[in-house]
Amino acid sequence: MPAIDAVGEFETIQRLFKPLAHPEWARGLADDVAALPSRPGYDLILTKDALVEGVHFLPEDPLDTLAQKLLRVNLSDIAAKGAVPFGYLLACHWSERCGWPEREAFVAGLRRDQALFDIYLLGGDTVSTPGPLTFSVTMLGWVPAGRAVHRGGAKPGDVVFVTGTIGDGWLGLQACQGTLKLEQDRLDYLCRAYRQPLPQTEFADAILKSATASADVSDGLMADAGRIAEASGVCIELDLEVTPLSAAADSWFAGRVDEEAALEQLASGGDDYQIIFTVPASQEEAMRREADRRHVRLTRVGQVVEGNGLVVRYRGEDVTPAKTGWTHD
Ligand SMILES: Nc1ncnc2c1ncn2[C@@H]1O[C@H](COP(=O)(O)OP(=O)(O)OP(=O)(O)O)[C@@H](O)[C@H]1O
Ligand SMILES: Cc1ncc(C[n+]2csc(CCOP(=O)(O)O)c2C)c(N)n1
Ligand SMILES: [Mg+2]
Ligand SMILES: [Mg+2]
Ligand SMILES: [Mg+2]
Repeated sequence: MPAIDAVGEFETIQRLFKPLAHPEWARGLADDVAALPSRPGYDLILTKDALVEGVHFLPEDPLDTLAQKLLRVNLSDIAAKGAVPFGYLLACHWSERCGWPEREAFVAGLRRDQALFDIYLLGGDTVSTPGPLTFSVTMLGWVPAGRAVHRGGAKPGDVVFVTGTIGDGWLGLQACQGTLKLEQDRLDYLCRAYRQPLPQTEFADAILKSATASADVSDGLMADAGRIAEASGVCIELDLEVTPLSAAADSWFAGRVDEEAALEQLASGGDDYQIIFTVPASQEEAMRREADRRHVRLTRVGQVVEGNGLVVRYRGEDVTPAKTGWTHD
């Protein structure tokens, strides 16, 4: 039996990860692969996102909420397709600072979100690195065959909706860094939004029912709207002044002199993990009722017209944002 604080690859897999594994498909995390039975009538949806220390999270971020964020950024992509998640593959690149307590904390976060979102660990990889702490997850989900909602289906005449609020993740990073001056409860809310964003998994069936195109908002509201426009071969007009803000974001916004610049920052900051989607105008009211029923905030942020790319407006005037979203250069 290895010492309780041994941090080798096999101790980590067998003692920490095995209790999280799917009872059949993960093969006890003791095989070369996982093996899933196919599900007749459904398509398998797969997505992968990584988190890198210093790029996606702060060195001082707790490991348990980091594990939750790792699952949630991937759950968000699955929800945006109208799919239901069931399991994931996990790669951990542990840096030198990650001993047994850090790994246990990470696993506690995974366990919490596995229960919350009804998903299982299917397999993965465990390595050490002299570089920054890095994780990646491949999330798997099911969607009725042929029904996944892609980025490319928006049509002129559709309306553009976004769930939840925009800008909390971007402000939350600053709140966690201690560079934002707001009341403490506002700072706490924003920091939580950055560390534990809540993906809209319970809205996936509404997306599946009525959306013509959909994507999650990870890079920025404007950038992700632009990707739907590009994939659909249409123009999306976004009205910046209706960007939905939380009470905390609103109190930050109230202190800004240049409102347009502030909205551009919120709508390009990213880390929102909301869903931006399009529906035919005839479905607008039905979609609002679906959202009300689920207690999901829904905001009409624009419309789809003939043309190409993104047009951003502020109080009816076209504007040219300095940037539309996050990019890895
Ligand atoms: N290294 C890669 N190899 C293969 N496909 C990739 C690679 N990187 C990205 N992709 C693919 O490119 C497409 C866009 O990826 P992107 O990461 O921008 O989407 P996203 O996950 O929705 O956004 P975000 O990363 O901001 O959350 C996806 O189909 C993704 O699978
Ligand atoms: C420390 C720190 N600095 C900056 C950011 C902002 N950020 C980084 S990547 C990204 C887009 C989504 O990632 P990806 O496109 O890789 O999926 C955003 C908004 C952060 N989260 N943490
Ligand atoms: Mg990605
Ligand atoms: Mg993503
Ligand atoms: Mg996405």
